Amino acid sequence: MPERTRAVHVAAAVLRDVRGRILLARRTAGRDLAGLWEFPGGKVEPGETPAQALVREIEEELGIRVLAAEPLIAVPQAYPDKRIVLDVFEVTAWEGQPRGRERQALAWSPLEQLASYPMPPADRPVVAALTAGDRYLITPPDSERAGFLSRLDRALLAGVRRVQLRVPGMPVAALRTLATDAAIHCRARGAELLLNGEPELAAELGIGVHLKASQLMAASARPLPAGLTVAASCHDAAELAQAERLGLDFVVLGPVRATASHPAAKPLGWDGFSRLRETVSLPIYALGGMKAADVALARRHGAQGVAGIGGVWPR
Ligand SMILES: Nc1nc2c([nH]c(=O)n2[C@H]2C[C@H](O)[C@@H](COP(=O)(O)OP(=O)(O)OP(=O)(O)O)O2)c(=O)[nH]1
Ligand SMILES: [Mg+2]
Repeated sequence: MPERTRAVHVAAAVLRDVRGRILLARRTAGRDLAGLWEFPGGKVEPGETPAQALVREIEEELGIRVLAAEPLIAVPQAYPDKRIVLDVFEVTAWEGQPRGRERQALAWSPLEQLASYPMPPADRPVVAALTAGDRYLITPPDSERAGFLSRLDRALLAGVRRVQLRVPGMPVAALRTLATDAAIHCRARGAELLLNGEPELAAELGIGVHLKASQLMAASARPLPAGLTVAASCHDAAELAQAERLGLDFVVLGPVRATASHPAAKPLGWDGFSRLRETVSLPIYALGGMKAADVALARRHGAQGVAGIGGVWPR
């Protein structure tokens, strides 16, 4: 494999006004990615930490003083001419009134309109981190129906916003009943339900579908109309590329760690995860030996969060 060039580290800020709107800046003409909207920020200089670069860049570009910030997500992204890590911080306190000091246009976007601004590829996972769930729950294969729904409620109360119903071998009539019940519970908590491997049943029920890798590779288009979520399981660059080509909403990628359920699969490790992450701009959940407590670690490698069967469910 050719040696990879060093990634340019970029620090960028999520700034919210009192109405919860987020500040975007438009990249000026004559630079790379000109005309696209971005989170204000810029390159980390030698000898600086990303947090120091954030304070300097935000002062230079917006004339405000960052007083406190927390890491949100760091997205490794390969562009045709370079590799970057877009290291995004939530600014929780600042002084001053933002203005475009470099003649760049500014816009305050409500959260639900963020995705409609044309942005560079590295920003899609950032927008997803701001707007969608950090845990993707996959149901255990042996879920007992009654116990399952109350466990699902506990997970939803714990803040889970995405659930994949996966019950291998369940007859379609029983699956239809279970999926209907689960969809009602999810909807009541503002969460979304995806059905593993059954696009026709998902379409009939008006819920999302989660494609197996083999289904993803066999597909020539999104199997559900726009408005219904389509996700897939990926293990390598070819599957990720296919998911991006088909315009999927998000994917899971793994195994990041070795798991008892798939002992033969070679773990990617976080380094392997990051290297694959940078080849596409899809939101990606890390899978394989993940616990809910791994969300922050996953986000440091550009993941939307963690997916899992065992460790991700609340006890
Ligand atoms: N600030 C920022 N940069 C982004 C985002 N998304 C994204 O791909 N980038 C890319 C664009 C650039 O290639 C790189 C940031 O470099 P930059 O050109 O803004 O750097 P800078 O502010 O230090 O300014 P300069 O080098 O042009 O003087 O990261 C984003 O949301 N915010
Ligand atoms: Mg900049």
